[in-house]
Amino acid sequence: MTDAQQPIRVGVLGARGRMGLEVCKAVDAAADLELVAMVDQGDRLFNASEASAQVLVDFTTPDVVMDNLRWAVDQGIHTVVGTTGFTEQRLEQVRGWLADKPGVGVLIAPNFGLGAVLMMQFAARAARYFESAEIIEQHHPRKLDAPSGTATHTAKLIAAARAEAGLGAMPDATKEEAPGARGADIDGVRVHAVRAAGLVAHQEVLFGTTGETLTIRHDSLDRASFMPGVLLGIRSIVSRPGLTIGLDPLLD
Ligand SMILES: NC(=O)C1=CN([C@@H]2O[C@H](COP(=O)(O)OP(=O)(O)OC[C@H]3O[C@@H](n4cnc5c(N)ncnc54)[C@H](OP(=O)(O)O)[C@@H]3O)[C@@H](O)[C@H]2O)C=CC1
Ligand SMILES: O=C(O)C1=N[C@H](C(=O)O)C[C@H](O)C1
Repeated sequence: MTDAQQPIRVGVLGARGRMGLEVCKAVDAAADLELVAMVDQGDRLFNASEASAQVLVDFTTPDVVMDNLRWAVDQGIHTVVGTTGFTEQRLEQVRGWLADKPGVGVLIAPNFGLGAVLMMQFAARAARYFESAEIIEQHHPRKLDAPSGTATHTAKLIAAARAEAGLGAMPDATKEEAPGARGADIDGVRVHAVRAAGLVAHQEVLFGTTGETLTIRHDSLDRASFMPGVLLGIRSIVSRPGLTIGLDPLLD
């Protein structure tokens, strides 16, 4: 524990949501963490500072996350963010806020599942060896955004690896007969979003070259899969000022 064996005081934003509920349970069950604030739509953010939270965990929506984050940085509260919607422009804005608050840490991770982090690393490693790469993400139908943050991040990793290897555009002679048939184009990588009851969070990255394909697949079958990563983020961010993107730098 930090601070001479005092538990880290944690507030959860989006506390009544699917992820927020799971995070509250996980924080409550951890001996070195104390759940001091649960904030959801309509509650006052101010409650979190009254409860003197040291770390806020945000699983809300892309529409509100920037306001929450701005407020937390201004208050000097470290933040672990799982909410999606982080464009390069948004990340740049967060870096700007943090420049004025040198002691404050923010972790923004597109996916807290350890298997998903590895899936993205493996995809980035494979990308240079294959002519073609496409991403198929599959989620529960109550998900608000598409493509998923994980798929967007994976596409950007693949695009960067391809560019570094000097690969050009992927072979594709297809003319779309219906809009969207070939998925979204994220930095030249096609991303297909499936929404179906019964799913939680799944992704396949399909690579192809002469006479062979490689499929890398990850499945989150339960939201408990994200909790080891979230707890690692909370414990790490108190001594990690500045902006950290993804769990990768926290894993040995
Ligand atoms: N990084 C990762 O590993 C993961 C990321 N996610 C992402 O996390 C986000 C949340 O997902 P999920 O839990 O499924 O979504 P939910 O819709 O179940 O939860 C979001 C919660 O935030 C609440 N909320 C809305 N506005 C505010 C606000 N201003 N302050 C506080 N709470 C607010 C919502 O209330 P109301 O319903 O009343 O609007 C809702 O209870 C999404 O962006 C999702 O993609 C999800 C899983 C893993
Ligand atoms: O909304 C979800 O459920 C998830 N969102 C994140 C994303 O958009 O990548 C992470 C995971 O896929 C679950």
